Amino acid sequence: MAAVAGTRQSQHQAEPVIEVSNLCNRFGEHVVHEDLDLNLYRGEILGVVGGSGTGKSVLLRSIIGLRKPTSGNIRVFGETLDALSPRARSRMEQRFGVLFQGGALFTSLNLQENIAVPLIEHARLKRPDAERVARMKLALTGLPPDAALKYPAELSGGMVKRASLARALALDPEILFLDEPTAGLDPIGAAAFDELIVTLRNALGLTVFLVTHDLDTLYSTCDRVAVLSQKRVLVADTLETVAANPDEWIQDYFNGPRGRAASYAAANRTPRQQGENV
Ligand SMILES: Nc1ncnc2c1ncn2[C@@H]1O[C@H](COP(=O)(O)OP(=O)(O)OP(=O)(O)O)[C@@H](O)[C@H]1O
Repeated sequence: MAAVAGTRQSQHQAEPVIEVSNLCNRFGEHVVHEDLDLNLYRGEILGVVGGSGTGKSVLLRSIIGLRKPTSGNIRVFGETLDALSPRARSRMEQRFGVLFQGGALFTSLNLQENIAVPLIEHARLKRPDAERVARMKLALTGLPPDAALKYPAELSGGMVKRASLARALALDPEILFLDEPTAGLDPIGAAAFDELIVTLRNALGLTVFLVTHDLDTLYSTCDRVAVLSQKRVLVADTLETVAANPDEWIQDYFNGPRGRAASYAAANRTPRQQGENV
């Protein structure tokens, strides 16, 4: 398997930035999570996978405070969001950058205006300063300077993803949450986006929580993978260890034809494709 770029810290030395324990989420009679435990360690890219409806998005929304869990504990940087004052909670939320499925850009604003919104609202920058920072964030995600004045409808799917990522990075977050970031991209666009995530993690020291169905993304970006199944995290470990787990879903997913192809492609990546400095 190809090495993921950057340093891979041992879980035991690394500091958990998110600790989820005994998490339960229920919608009426429908139990989505029951006694779910998961840690996210500083500097890692954790891939979160599982069959459709296993609760990956609900888990992400619970961690960032968009959904109040039925029960259980979630600590982020050692704090429980619900226990914080509104001001402290708002400061905490600024340490998260979130890229939702679909991107969620404002269609009536151009890209630099879109990215300036959180800078004006939360960092209290004046508009010209906010738009200057916005242009830097767009450049960071690989968009050309002329993209700043374009509207979302004028962009390709890959450019929309990059612009949405630029907005997620607007406030210099420490943890980046990505919900299926390569969904809808062609394979070349998806591979370029994967490389961008690893590059940004290495350059900015981000910690990344990545929900995905994309096996190529898992193999090319993730330090660890957490599998959601049977209402909990069945296993959270390196890809090699996870892929060797005898669970039926895991075997079908990682060792079926697509899993084998992704593993083979990862093993045969060039150093540049692995994100190493060449
Ligand atoms: N607001 C809600 N009300 C009722 N049920 C919900 C709500 N949000 C999520 N669910 C249910 O929770 C379950 C998990 O949903 P979730 O979107 O987290 O799944 P997922 O693993 O992200 O799926 P996919 O891979 O298809 O995106 C689903 O059965 C969904 O219908």
